[in-house]
Amino acid sequence: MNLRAKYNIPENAIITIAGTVGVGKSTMTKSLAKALGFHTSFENVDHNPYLDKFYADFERWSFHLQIYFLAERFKEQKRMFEQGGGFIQDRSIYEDTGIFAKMHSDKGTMTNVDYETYTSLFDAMVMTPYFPHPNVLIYLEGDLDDIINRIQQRGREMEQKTPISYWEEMHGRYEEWINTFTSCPVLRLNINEYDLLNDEQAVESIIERIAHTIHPKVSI
Ligand SMILES: Nc1ncnc2c1ncn2[C@@H]1O[C@H](COP(=O)(O)OP(=O)(O)O)[C@@H](O)[C@H]1O
Ligand SMILES: Nc1ncnc2c1ncn2[C@H]1C[C@H](O)[C@@H](COP(=O)(O)O)O1
Repeated sequence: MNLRAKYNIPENAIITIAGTVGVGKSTMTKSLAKALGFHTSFENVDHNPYLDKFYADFERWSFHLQIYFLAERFKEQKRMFEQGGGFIQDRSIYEDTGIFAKMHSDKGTMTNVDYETYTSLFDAMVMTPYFPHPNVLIYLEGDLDDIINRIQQRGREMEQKTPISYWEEMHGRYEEWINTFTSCPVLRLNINEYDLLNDEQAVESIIERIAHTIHPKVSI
């Protein structure tokens, strides 16, 4: 019996992975999709026309980048909806507005007018039939030092050049954000509790916890 059937994860489920940059979302996305036989929905970092420019000049490019990410994520939402679910999604659309756009607005690297334009567009797009809320949002958390080590180890140049204070600010905001997040059920995982790269059994125990989050009253 495959793990999806064993743990009664719905075939049409949408599981989204949230957490700060470098925490391990893509690694988790690949691993869960393989174990459950699900499709993946990744952020397109390599072909993003604004990301390098944004890291070099937040003020100039933050609005352009947010609009780009919003369009890309909305297209992915539509794709998942049209294919009938069965997806692991690398980062949720909620983080674009709740973390990134808000942080740049609060810090003054996105103007108030741009932020208002962005949030009204976001609200209009999210309130459509194309926007299925995920069955579960897996929130990955860990110590800032471990996460910064992972960012360094992964080696994207633009992120390595970014001051540590940026990642520190984001790390704090993520904690506040998840504590008030209510759009769908949440499973919190600390990155020290599992090791998907070196422990083959780890994915099954995560799937078991996903099942408990989706069906909280059923004993598995
Ligand atoms: N369990 C783990 N132990 C050690 N390193 C990990 C683990 N999971 C992910 N990594 C590494 O951390 C870095 C960031 O992971 P990634 O999945 O790309 O994060 P994200 O998608 O959240 O930005 C990558 O170099 C990845 O190989
Ligand atoms: N909405 C966003 N605004 C600014 N930057 C963003 C947004 N979404 C993703 N990013 C950046 C952060 C990272 O540099 C890359 C990819 O994120 P990752 O967490 O490594 O998957 O894009």
